[in-house]
Amino acid sequence: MNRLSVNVNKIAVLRNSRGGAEPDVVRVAEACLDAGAHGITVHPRPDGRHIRADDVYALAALTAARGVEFNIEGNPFAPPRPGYPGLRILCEQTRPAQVTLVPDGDGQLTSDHGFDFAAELERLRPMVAGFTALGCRVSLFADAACDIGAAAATGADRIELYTGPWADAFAAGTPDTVLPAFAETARRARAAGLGVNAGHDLSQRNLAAFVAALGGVDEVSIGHALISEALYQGLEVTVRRYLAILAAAR
Ligand SMILES: CC(=O)[C@@H](O)[C@H](O)COP(=O)(O)O
Ligand SMILES: NCC(=O)COP(=O)(O)O
Repeated sequence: MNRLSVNVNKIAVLRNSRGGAEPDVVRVAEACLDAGAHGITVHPRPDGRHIRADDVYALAALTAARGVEFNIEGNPFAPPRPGYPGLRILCEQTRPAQVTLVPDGDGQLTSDHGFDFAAELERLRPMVAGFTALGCRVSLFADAACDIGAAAATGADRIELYTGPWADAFAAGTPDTVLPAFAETARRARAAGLGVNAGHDLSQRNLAAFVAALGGVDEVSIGHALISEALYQGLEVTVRRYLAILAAAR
């Protein structure tokens, strides 16, 4: 419970800004794992703005060698294009422990909503089955107000609660406007046999209250805030602080 998967997208953003090899996403991932992180997450975007296919292959090799989980996120319906083979092919090539399906579009700055499970059920069901057949645990990006019955009917193993609205409410000093809905959705998900992950804009400030209100989660994936905080605190110290928060929120 309460496992930490570090999203290293932001390291690739910095690297790509100069076109060279630094900072090295594999070296950063190694440092996170050395500090105790339970896994590594990437969300390669079809436009190649940060993580690229070669990063996915290198991180798959690293996580396999270290015996930790690799989580690849993405839109399973986004077509391949030069430099991006598509989520399905990436998973066939690397067999991550977990694939997280996210309904994001090219024009989005970042992920900002979960699936409409009832509307997407017939499209998702065979997609989920295909990833399951590859040996991947399948998690689906979900809003707090999602239809858990339809989510479970897709055959997925977990949902990942989209925590952007939680981060916004926490920052605004109005956490109670959204927290009960997240907690209730997590409760219903577990009752339906789904595991519960969480991610997006989680930070050292807002993480503990969220996890405690849900009675724990299976995994959080954290990138933007963790990498930002690491600029002040150092990467290994930052990862350890997240692990301490998660351990205390058990
Ligand atoms: C699904 C999710 O919330 C994260 O993967 C987030 O979208 C990170 O992606 P970016 O780093 O591209 O913003
Ligand atoms: N699934 C969420 C994730 O991987 C990281 O999101 P963020 O912390 O970069 O917002």
